[in-house]
Amino acid sequence: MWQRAEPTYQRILQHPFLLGLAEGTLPRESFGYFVVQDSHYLRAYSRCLSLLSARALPEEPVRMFALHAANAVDVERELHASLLPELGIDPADLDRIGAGPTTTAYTSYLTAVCATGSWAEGVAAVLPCYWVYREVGRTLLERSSPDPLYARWIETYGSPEFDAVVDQVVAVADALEVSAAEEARCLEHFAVTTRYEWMFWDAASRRLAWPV
Ligand SMILES: Cc1ncc(CO)c(N)n1
Repeated sequence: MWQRAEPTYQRILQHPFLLGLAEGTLPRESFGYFVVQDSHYLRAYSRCLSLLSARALPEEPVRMFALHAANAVDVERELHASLLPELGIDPADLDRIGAGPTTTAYTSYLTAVCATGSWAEGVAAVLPCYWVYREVGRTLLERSSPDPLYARWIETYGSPEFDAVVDQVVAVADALEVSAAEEARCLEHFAVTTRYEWMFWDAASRRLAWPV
């Protein structure tokens, strides 16, 4: 899976949003757009993880995805409750601002696969959310950022705690037993959501709005 996503991942690391985050040159307005959109994203993401929890059979993935769903809600509350005011954004304005086009597309795709795909397909679709952020966190942590606000964000995803969380999900993905046809669908979902991760940063870079 990772091999197939590698070219997209390289493009992610070279994206001006992440280069600017590490250099401290990213405009605060772009980061603010990202944090607002990520709030909307995490709301949908936690519900996707709850779906995967409910649809799992063995105890361990039921427990793991339920925990991760709760964690995503906590991250949304904590990270964003502290970051948003520092970016001059009132958390009460989140609903008024709403989810942008890329956020809507990405979360709709995730929700559709987690609700109507096979369980393995759902796991494959959410995996890049974990994996890409871990790799980005790790890579950016090597340099961190001269901007303390950006450095704080980098630390969240470069942390050993997040690393351990991602290892658990990769282990679940490795243990999946699927037919060749289902595996092809899993690979496709993984490629699509990795691409959406690139698009999510790109949308923030350009502060993408609905065209009409
Ligand atoms: C868009 C996006 N993908 C992945 C993560 C990691 O949970 C996040 N916070 N936001």
